[in-house]
Amino acid sequence: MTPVSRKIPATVITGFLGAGKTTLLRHVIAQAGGRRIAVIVNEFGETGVDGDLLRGCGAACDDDSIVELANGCLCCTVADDFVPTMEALIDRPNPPDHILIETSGLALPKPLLKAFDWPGVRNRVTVDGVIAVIDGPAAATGRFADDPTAVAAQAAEDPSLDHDNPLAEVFGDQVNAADLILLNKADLLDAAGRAAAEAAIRAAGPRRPPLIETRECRIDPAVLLGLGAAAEDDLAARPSHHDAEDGAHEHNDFESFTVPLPPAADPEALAARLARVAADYGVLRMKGFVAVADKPLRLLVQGVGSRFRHQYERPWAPGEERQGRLVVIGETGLDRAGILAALTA
Ligand SMILES: Nc1nc2c(ncn2[C@@H]2O[C@H](COP(=O)(O)OP(=O)(O)OP(=O)(O)O)[C@@H](O)[C@H]2O)c(=O)[nH]1
Repeated sequence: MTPVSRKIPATVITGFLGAGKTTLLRHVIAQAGGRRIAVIVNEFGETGVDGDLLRGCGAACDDDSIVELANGCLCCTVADDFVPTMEALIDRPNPPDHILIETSGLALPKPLLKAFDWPGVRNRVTVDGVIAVIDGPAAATGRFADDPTAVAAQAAEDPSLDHDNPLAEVFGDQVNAADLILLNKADLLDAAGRAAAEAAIRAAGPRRPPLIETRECRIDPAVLLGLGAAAEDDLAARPSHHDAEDGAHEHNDFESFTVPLPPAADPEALAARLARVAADYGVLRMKGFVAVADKPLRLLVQGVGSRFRHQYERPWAPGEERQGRLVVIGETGLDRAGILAALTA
């Protein structure tokens, strides 16, 4: 058997929608310190945004080393997408020194960790660590918490259901798979918020990984890479809500769609309008690119709940259609027609 030290280390980056996973990847790639890094990035929506954001953010990672697996959660496409992608990366004549895997915000990490036990992967790659990025203010305000009364009522009605809040289940699985937690968006937390976020994380399950507070996921990559966790050998210590069903699960609690956006006249007004739509319709996440009047640059627009940011990102490429697109993600039952009308009005 190949000794563990010869295996290529892979770091799995998990965390709920909009917590800061891509922000972390960009930071790590930019500070790679000579390592050749490959990235596998997975998104829930059919329009990939993260791959675009990662390209060109560091010499450590040329464009061929960024593989996007869009439209589906890695945890459900392990055999068809993930394993072949890993094999292709490690079979390269010049394989990467380290592989970073960003799961979609809705992915459950455990089925993915199990894939590292597959023949063809097991002897050549090891899970160096699982990093859970947590949106501090979302955790602090109870976004991921179960309502105990509702859970009790639901359990009385159907004992096979154990959650009234699908966000709580995803959050719990992500925290309980982690070797390290980044409590991110610390700039938006005061002391009470910090304590509430920590309490929510600790209430999510039995696992107690170390927790580090971050802003914009700025952390020395030396802290993240080289944990040597070998998570694939340690799955029993990473409980999932789906252990009883042998990992089987659905994502039908969540849905996403893409909205074509007309050019905007004013980025501030656009962001304010999107924030109103997100609040009115209970949208969890919006992200995409928009053309602004006569500007040569694409505007990146990002919303987590109704908190929005926007920035010019890169010039529209020659011949590229200046068509804006926004991915919208929420719990199943979104009023698509209403959202579409409000966004394109
Ligand atoms: N205020 C604040 N915003 C942050 C911080 N870190 C990231 N963000 C913003 O949060 C938004 C989401 O960040 P991403 O890095 O795209 O989050 P993600 O987890 O990759 O999102 P998904 O892939 O859609 O699940 C972006 O607008 C970021 O600029 C932080 O520390 N503070």
